[in-house]
Amino acid sequence: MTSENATDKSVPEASVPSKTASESSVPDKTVPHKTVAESTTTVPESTVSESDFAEAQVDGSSVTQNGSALTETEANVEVKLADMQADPNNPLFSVKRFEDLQLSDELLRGIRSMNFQKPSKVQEKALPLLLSNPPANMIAQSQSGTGKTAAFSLNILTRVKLDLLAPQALVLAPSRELARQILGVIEQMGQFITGLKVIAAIPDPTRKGQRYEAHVLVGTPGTVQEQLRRRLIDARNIGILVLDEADNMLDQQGLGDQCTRVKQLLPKNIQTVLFSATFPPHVINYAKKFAPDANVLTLAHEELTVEGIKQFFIDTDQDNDKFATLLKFYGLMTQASSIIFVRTRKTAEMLESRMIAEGHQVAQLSGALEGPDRDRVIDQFRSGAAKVLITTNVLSRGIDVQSVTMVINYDVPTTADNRDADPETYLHRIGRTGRFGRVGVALTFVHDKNSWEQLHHIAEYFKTDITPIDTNDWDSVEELIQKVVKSSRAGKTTQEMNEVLNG
Ligand SMILES: Nc1ncnc2c1ncn2[C@@H]1O[C@H](COP(=O)(O)OP(=O)(O)OP(=O)(O)O)[C@@H](O)[C@H]1O
Repeated sequence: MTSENATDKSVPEASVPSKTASESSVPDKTVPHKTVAESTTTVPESTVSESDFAEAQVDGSSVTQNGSALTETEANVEVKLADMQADPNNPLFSVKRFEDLQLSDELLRGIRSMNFQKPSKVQEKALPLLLSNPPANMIAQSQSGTGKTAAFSLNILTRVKLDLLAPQALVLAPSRELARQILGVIEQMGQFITGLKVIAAIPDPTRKGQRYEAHVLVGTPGTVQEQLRRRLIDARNIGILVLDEADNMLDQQGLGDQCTRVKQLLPKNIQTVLFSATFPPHVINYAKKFAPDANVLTLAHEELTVEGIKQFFIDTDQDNDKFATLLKFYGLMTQASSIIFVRTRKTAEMLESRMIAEGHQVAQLSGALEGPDRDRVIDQFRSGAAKVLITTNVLSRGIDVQSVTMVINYDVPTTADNRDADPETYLHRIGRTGRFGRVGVALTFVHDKNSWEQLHHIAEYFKTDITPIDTNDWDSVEELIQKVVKSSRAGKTTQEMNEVLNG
């Protein structure tokens, strides 16, 4: 089975017309910034005290950022987060505390162990709806890096009955890396629930013939379908189905069918929960059929970009110059961690070998690798042992590595036929940085009329600014990017950067 996006295939290099000089200069965009119409709630005083700042934030999948090049003190960083969480226009805003959300003492301890101070907007809004009885379906959308995993995991961990060692909740994710990450979060959050068992249902030859005896399963759709069919997963007690990255799971060729079949093999009337940062219009109707009568929390696409992610593009003269330009950024890429996204496995392999030939250290992950190799590469990246990761869309969604400060779109994200821009994938790719109020840089390479138009379409779609970078003024580029890389929280830093950008 394949647990990755259909676009992660080797496709022939597109033959694109070379642009004329006039086409290559990108007009200034005056696209307005988003306005968030939501929330008229009063702003609470920050309730975070200095003593709460003792530990850096940790989660089930990545360790603290202490090893990265970040320079701000933890206290400063947390004060900025508290400010953001007190701003009603911020997706991290909340009027409530986790203690107000009807969670067990064990879960509150789990949340504290992750150093979460206050819920985000999606956590505050989704949790009461998810936890109400009788259980209701939910479709929830929230910007990348705003804590959707915790929202659906807390619902699962509140509802599972420990005295029944049988799968009661099933989470499906589009890649093995994301499934493993979610499993890590559920385990960490549930670490004080004695006896809790969580298993990954991803391709694993060592599990041959073994039954999945756990309270919670997190898997990829193909493996779960197969194991249900073989009756190695006992579906009779499953009461919750979560689809993370739900729009992708329902819409992507192959994955959609697998998810539908899995659902057919589960009991009727279970709680179906769909989460994603994006729900394009053509998917939302299907999502509503998949999760009937759901509580729906959605956002307009103008509201989806994340304040802390500074978006730039570089116009290279032709495809060949892309590699030379990429090399210039290597120093900046290694200051913290970076991800380079390309369209095909072939390009990923080619870039890896060319960068290694230049004497640079890079790691590469695509669907062409076997499971254990994929695990090794992503684990090295999470631990900071590998700082630059070249990958395809297989890792565009959900992956949470807090130290990622740069995302490079070596290829503009396009639809499977490589004709049109793919705004959703763009948003997910750049969302690998700027997690939960952090700052990051997203840099997209354009090299001809087509790729420029595709990026322009993406900027228009999200009503966001993507700023051109002038590589002739390398010192300023470096200074600007250093500024972002060296700070870890948005807020004042974003303002400062905007001031630099606006001259
Ligand atoms: N209430 C909180 N306080 C502080 N940090 C939090 C909180 N909730 C989640 N986080 C952290 O925020 C980061 C992003 O969370 P998560 O991966 O769940 O985002 P997401 O909304 O699922 O993003 P994506 O759309 O990219 O999948 C994680 O490192 C997580 O530990």
